[in-house]
Amino acid sequence: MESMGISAQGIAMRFARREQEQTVLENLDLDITPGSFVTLLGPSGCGKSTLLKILGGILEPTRGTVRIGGQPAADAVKGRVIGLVPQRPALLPWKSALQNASMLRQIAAGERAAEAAPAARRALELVGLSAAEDKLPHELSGGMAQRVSLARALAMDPAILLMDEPFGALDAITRDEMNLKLAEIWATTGKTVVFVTHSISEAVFLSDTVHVMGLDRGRFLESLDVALPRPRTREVLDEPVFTEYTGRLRGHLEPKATV
Ligand SMILES: Nc1ncnc2c1ncn2[C@@H]1O[C@H](COP(=O)(O)OP(=O)(O)OP(=O)(O)O)[C@@H](O)[C@H]1O
Repeated sequence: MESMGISAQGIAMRFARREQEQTVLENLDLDITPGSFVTLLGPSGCGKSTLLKILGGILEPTRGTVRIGGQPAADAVKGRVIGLVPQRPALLPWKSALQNASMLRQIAAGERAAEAAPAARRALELVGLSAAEDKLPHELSGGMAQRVSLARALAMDPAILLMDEPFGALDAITRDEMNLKLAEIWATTGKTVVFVTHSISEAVFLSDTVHVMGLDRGRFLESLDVALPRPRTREVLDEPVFTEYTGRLRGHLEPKATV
């Protein structure tokens, strides 16, 4: 599916909490260019997941409008233009990698296993797991399980991938490998990606734009365009300009020293 952009205007989100209302997001505007890689970075509880779900039309905001590929978010959701990769892979333990990667096509698109298999195989190939298609989830490492989860979303060929801190539970080395793989998949497929993370270096490595959200109703503290050349390789992590970007973002996120 051709990549699509997202345009969000005047987004506010309030949740009822006991007797009180909690305003999580207030008056946010965001434009995401088709085919770009955009990250929402911020401390725990600042509203990243909430905003991600709103941008994907999965959650309706209290106020504001979201248009996906020029159409109202609800229509885009019906048209299956959104793929979601959650924090935990949530694979069915009794199904193989291939069957798990086929799941959404079977459930959402009503395809039979044999019909769904070719797209699922292509997706497994994209994530580099062709050799593991018969393995069950307990035979997969954490990184492999997360790749199956990504393949399950890719098998639907969505225009937009929403990724909610998908590598947060992985060890640092696997996480770096997953970032390289994701950058490669993004470059190959041209999909629009909206990615949530707590990791400053992950955000800089992957993104065209990093939106730093603060705890004050999700307010954007900075929207930073990352002008590092692509394709980005491991070597980029050691470049001074990479450290400049991470330092700049860290300045927004670390608690200010009190004098
Ligand atoms: N369905 C809900 N009902 C009530 N409050 C909610 C709901 N979803 C989120 N919240 C609240 O909204 C705030 C933001 O949550 P959200 O999960 O969007 O933050 P986050 O930045 O993604 O956090 P984390 O990095 O820890 O995942 C939190 O205070 C949370 O308790």
